[in-house]
This record gives sequence, structure tokens and C-alpha cells, in this order.
Amino acid sequence: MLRNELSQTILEVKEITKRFGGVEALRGVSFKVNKGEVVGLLGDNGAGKSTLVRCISGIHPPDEGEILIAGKAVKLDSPMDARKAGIETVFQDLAIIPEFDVVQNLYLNREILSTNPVLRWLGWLDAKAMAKRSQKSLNRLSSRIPSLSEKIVNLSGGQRQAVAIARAVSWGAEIVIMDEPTAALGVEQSAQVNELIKLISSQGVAVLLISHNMQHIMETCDRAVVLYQGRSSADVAIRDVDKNALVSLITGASGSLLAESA
Ligand SMILES: Nc1ncnc2c1ncn2[C@@H]1O[C@H](COP(=O)(O)OP(=O)(O)OP(=O)(O)O)[C@@H](O)[C@H]1O
Repeated sequence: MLRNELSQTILEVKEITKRFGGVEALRGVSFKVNKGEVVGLLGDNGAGKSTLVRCISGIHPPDEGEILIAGKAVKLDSPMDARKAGIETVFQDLAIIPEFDVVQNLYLNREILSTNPVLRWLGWLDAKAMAKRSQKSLNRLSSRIPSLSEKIVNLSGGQRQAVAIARAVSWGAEIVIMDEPTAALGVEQSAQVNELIKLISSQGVAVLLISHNMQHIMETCDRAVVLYQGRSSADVAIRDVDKNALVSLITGASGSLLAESA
């Protein structure tokens, strides 16, 4: 049974430390995320959440510590390294181009070239193949995007999130990190994003969710990891806490609460 549990750990962050000059933004942070699990990454302003996400996304190399994917230590020197390791990050700006349509955004920087050798040589894209695969990615997310040829600029905030999440998943992500995915959304669209998160986790994709919205965390996450002044101060199952307890952990009022085995 222990072996089964271990084999389910998709991401492990081990004793990560990151300094910026004299500022120690992360001080030996450790936690695990299992396959298909939704874990909230919580912490007050300046606690170290963004720095930790940047370390896991290959943007900031940590000064000390290790990142393991499926039990194997990985060196993430660039966002491409992280992507190759199965880590996709959906940042708040979503990194989508509003003037491009859904398909163009799903295939940004990884367009499929035409199968015809001459057209391929000329750099022609296989629009049909891209549209087919895009539809598959979006179907997988049961999304309500009206049309693949719709420009992003015409989509709602929730639909844009769906496109960004679909792209992350269609790149074969084992773990998707989402930075405040519902911050700019209304109630109904937030609920749709929550549904998407639950859907991809039910398909085995792990999600690390940064949010200041306790309701969102309570509704969506299985577990929460709390950072306090650059340290992991709590690792709790959501079923064991309520909103007030989470807030106390974030503000440091409850002290440290680390699970024996996350
Ligand atoms: N590039 C940088 N250079 C210097 N200091 C930095 C840099 N990035 C982050 N820090 C510092 O590291 C600490 C952690 O910041 P970080 O942005 O990771 O926190 P956070 O939890 O994401 O906060 P917020 O919720 O406000 O975004 C802060 O003291 C911050 O000032």
C-alpha cells in the first residue's frame, strides 16, 4: 500500500530555498502533490507563493533543495524544461493572444505543419488537424466555447480561462499550476472554472491552485499547503478545516500545522 501511495506522488518539492540578495523568500519549503489531487497554495502577501510557483515553473532556479516529478529529481532551468517535465502553469495573464482565435491560441508555438512535403517545406500549417485536436481538447473539458474560430477578444473571462486550461492539459500536463484563476471572474464564471478544475483532476491531472479566495479553496481543493514568511507552515486536508481555521493558518495565528505524511 505504501508503494502505491508513493507512486501516486506526482510533484514533490523538497527543502526549497530561494534568496533575492538579502531577502530569503523561501526557507526550506517542502510538500507533495499526488496524481489527480487539487492542492491550494495559500499564504499572506509576501509569504512566497509566487516565488515558489516560479521555481516550479522553471523561471527562478532555487538556491537549495530539489523538485521531483514522479519521484525523479528534475532540473528546471527554463519554462520549457518545466513543460517537458509535465508542469504547466496558467498565469494570471493567461498568455493568450486576444486577436488570435481559439485554435491559434491552443497551438501557439507548437503549430502542426502540413503533411504535404512541399507545403510543409513552405511552412504551411495543417489547419484541419489543429482544429480537430483543439475540439478534442475542448471536448475533454466539456467547455462551452461557441466556436474554435472565435477570437479570444470575443470570449468571456471564464471562456478564456477554459482555453488556457485546455491548452495546459493538451500539452500533456501531469500537473497544472493556476495562479488566481477566478480573481477577475464573477460568481457564475468562477463556478465554471471550479468545474473545470474538478474535471481535469478527475482525469488524473494534479492541480496546484493559488487563491486568496477561501470559498474557492474550500469548494475546490482536497488539501491546502500554507506558506508563512517563506516556510511551509501547514499542510492540511480541507475536510479537516473550516474557512476561519485556514485564515488563522495564513495569518500565523495558529502556528505550524504540518501533516506527518502529505
Ligand atoms: N525578484 C525579486 N527580487 C527581490 N525580492 C523579491 C523578488 N520576488 C519576490 N521577492 C520577495 O520575496 C518575498 C516573497 O514574495 P512573493 O511575491 O513570492 O510572495 P507572494 O506570497 O506571492 O505574495 P503576493 O500574494 O502578494 O503575490 C517578498 O518579501 C518579496 O518582496
